[in-house]
Amino acid sequence: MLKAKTVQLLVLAAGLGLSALLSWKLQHDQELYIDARFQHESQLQAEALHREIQVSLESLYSLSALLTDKSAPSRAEFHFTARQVINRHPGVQALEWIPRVKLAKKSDLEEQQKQRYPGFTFTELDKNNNLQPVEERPEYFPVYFVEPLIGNENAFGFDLASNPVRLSALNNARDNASPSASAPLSLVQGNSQSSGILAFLPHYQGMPVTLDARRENLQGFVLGVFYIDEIFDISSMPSIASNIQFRLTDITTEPEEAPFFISQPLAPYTLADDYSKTQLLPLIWGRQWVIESIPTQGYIDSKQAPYAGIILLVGITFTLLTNLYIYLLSKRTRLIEREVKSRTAELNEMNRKLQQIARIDELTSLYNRRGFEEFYAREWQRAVRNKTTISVIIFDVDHFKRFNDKYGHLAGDHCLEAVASILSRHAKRPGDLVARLGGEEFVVLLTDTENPQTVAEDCRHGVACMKLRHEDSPVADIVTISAGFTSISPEAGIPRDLALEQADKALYMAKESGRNRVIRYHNEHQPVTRIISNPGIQD
Ligand SMILES: Nc1nc2c(ncn2[C@@H]2O[C@H](COP(=O)(O)OP(=O)(O)OP(=O)(O)O)[C@@H](O)[C@H]2O)c(=O)[nH]1
Repeated sequence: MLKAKTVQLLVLAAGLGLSALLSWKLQHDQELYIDARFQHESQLQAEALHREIQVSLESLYSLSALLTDKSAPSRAEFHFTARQVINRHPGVQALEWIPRVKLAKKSDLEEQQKQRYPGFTFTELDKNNNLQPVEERPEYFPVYFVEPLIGNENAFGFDLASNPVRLSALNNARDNASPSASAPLSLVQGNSQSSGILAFLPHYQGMPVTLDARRENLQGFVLGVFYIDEIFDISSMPSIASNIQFRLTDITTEPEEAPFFISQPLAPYTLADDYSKTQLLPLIWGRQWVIESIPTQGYIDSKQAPYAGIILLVGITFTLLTNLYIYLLSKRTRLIEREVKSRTAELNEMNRKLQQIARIDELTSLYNRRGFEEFYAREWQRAVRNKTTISVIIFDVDHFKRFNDKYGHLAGDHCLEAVASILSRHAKRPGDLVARLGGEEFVVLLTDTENPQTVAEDCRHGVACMKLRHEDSPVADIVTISAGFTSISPEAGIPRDLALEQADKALYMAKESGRNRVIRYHNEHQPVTRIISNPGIQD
């Protein structure tokens, strides 16, 4: 049987272990769910952003339709169409016409614009990022028409060939005869903190197919200007963008480029960087962008359900309560066991006393017949083993019925107590036993005794010396006793009752021959018993 403490420990270990395991599993599943949900939402936002960029860039095609079969759009045509396009595409910051201007034509074109916009000139940025008139070079790509002009004044007349990033995008578009976007850059419009991108659609005279022909026949570009933050805002889904930070990086040329755009979730926020995800956007007019999404801690917390903690708490509480219950149960069991033990001990003690009482004569406190027989049986066996002698003396109060009749039953009891006391006084060696066989009959058992007749005679004499009056006795006017005894060396096979029978026979002879005497049993073949004492009437 397992001990209660071991059971408690096992229950504690199993309960806490299971609770922790269940709680961990719930937490783990929940994290997987949050991760999947976050990935899904990040992807939705990335797709929406890409769609918006595409739509915005596609707007350039509407404008380029003006240029079919023309070397350049008229101002009125350009502004009318561009305004309509911008109205439909709020993500477009500006639409521009960028003609290719050879040095020889520069002054003419500047002059034409000056008639409408005095002070117009082709410009470029100096080292301090201040606009200044362009230096002389073989050809220019100035912003010649811009819609809307308001807000884009700085760009008006700006020569895109003066800047390597813009020039690279221009050349790329020209050589590939395909739409091309610039790397994210800081716009000369300068009215936003955000980076912008320029998207170019090349326009040729005719349809040149070779590289040389494209370079030769290039007329100019339709240019779209876009602010990333505005496009992002238009595409953003509030529930997502307010909880997730998005970072855009252009890795077309440098894989480790720093982000050019970082969205701002609703403040205040802390980012849960562990959940960060990165995905490639499809190519955007020749540019390869990467979008990284990082959730805020608030986003993670809002998706966290407290089940894992609750399960752990409930598990621990349940385990502790179960343990407490087992403890109380085992304590109660121990109490009951202790109680049972103590009751059993009491019962055993009572039993022992009862058994003792069953062997004791109530009147004289001597052993009764049962007590005597048990003692006698043990002593008989001992004498057989040790080859020693065993002597039995049986006493009987003479004419006791008459005593009772004369002096009453109570006096009879006192008489018996007195006789018992006399017998006990004379048979007091450790192996001796005095018992009351019943009525007025007593027995004395002596082990390994040389002279039982002396003890018998002393007893008889002692009773006579009490001089207890017995006026109705024919033997004497005092109480007297008769005794018969025998001594035997028991051997295996001899019946145990033999000594008692012999002593009884001797007693019978003592009575027959006048009472108040001690007679020894002689032997089987000589039934005549030997008179040991015959003291006469008075001792
Ligand atoms: N007072 C008293 N009397 C008892 C007790 N036990 C037995 N007796 C009485 O003892 C008497 C014994 O009588 P009997 O068996 O005739 O023996 P007896 O009168 O002594 O005659 P003998 O043995 O021949 O001398 C009976 O009257 C019993 O009632 C006892 O415990 N107390």
